[in-house]
Amino acid sequence: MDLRTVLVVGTGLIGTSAALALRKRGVRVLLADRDQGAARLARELGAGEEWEASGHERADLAIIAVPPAHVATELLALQRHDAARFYTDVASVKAEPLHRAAQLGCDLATYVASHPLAGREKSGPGAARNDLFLGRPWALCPTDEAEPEARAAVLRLIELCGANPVEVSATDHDRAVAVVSHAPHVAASAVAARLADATDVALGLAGQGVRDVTRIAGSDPSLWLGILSGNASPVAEVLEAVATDLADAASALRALADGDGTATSEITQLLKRGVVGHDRIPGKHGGPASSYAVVQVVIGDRPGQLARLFQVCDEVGVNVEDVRLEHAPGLPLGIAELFVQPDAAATLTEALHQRGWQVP
Ligand SMILES: NC(=O)C1=CN([C@@H]2O[C@H](COP(=O)(O)OP(=O)(O)OC[C@H]3O[C@@H](n4cnc5c(N)ncnc54)[C@H](O)[C@@H]3O)[C@@H](O)[C@H]2O)C=CC1
Ligand SMILES: O=C(O)C(=O)Cc1ccc(O)cc1
Repeated sequence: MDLRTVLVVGTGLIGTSAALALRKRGVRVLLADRDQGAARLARELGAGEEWEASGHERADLAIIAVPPAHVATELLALQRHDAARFYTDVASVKAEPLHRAAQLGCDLATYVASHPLAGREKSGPGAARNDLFLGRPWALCPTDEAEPEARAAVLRLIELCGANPVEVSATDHDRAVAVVSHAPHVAASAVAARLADATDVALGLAGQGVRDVTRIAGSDPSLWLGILSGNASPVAEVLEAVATDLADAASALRALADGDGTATSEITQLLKRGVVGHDRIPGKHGGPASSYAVVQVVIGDRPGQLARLFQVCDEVGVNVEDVRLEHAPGLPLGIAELFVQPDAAATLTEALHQRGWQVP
């Protein structure tokens, strides 16, 4: 299925990221947003041209990238306008918008709902990236009514964005993302909320762990209220299980503090179950989780340090699979953690030593 022209409705983080990825692959992209400033900024970022300026040209595919509660009404309006041959959306919940679309009388033959499992804690076109979806799962939920060509159009979109298609029913999708995305988001918010009145001493001691666990808590609350409301029961079910684990851990720690040494086994069990769950998360390209070796390097807080570090990796032919920066508050240096294949760690460490880098 050839996608020559794609209309993106909702030029925020996800819509503009898809538009940028499509532009990179030579697809003509038309942009629309009820906030004209968002559509203009997306155009200025090179994501395409404004739909209005094109005289509302008909597209091969329209991507509806608006908050979940607006997906069905937007689909209906676009279909009434005959805006595109086929339609998809990218909302984080699938069953409710689909149900609403059916209720409103949308044409379900030309519509295949979808959801890229990639995002950021920032909103708006300014946060968009053309590589946001690379190697990420992208769910699609064709109904029995959907035309095969509509499904093919969405598969082509996913391919052009460099993502991996995962076909799943809307209900199974919602149950799955409750576990891997929506409940983790609420848990991150609950942990981050403890920091709202934490002392300056506590915040000054914050390391990478708390940043990792709370990163997504920085997301737009109104978007997330919409996501959680649209998937309320499955998310509540996961949160109830998490709450039980947390309550059990707290009582075990109370017992421990009161001198009951046997309580350690309950805590150990939870920590061990956590390791099992963590190890089951697939790696960055959707394959099995790989255990990279970590090379730690001390870097000065000066311009160009990271570029020089990557240049050494390039010189010795070591691929950096991931990178993490650990800042030391108040100090003019930090630690860069380079994640590399285990058999490349010694070569890189040696090369860095030779060039005068401090590798602890
Ligand atoms: N933020 C994330 O990390 C992810 C979000 N999603 C889903 O993508 C969709 C968009 O989210 P973001 O791009 O993050 O939000 P965003 O806030 O960055 O962008 C949403 C855009 O939609 C526009 N909009 C809202 N209602 C509209 C309407 N009725 N017609 C036209 N434009 C409208 C807003 O003006 C805004 O520019 C949501 O359904 C969300 O669930 C999916 C994957 C990841
Ligand atoms: O920021 C991240 O790492 C995310 O995973 C964001 C995200 C948010 C909402 C989604 O529906 C999918 C992904």
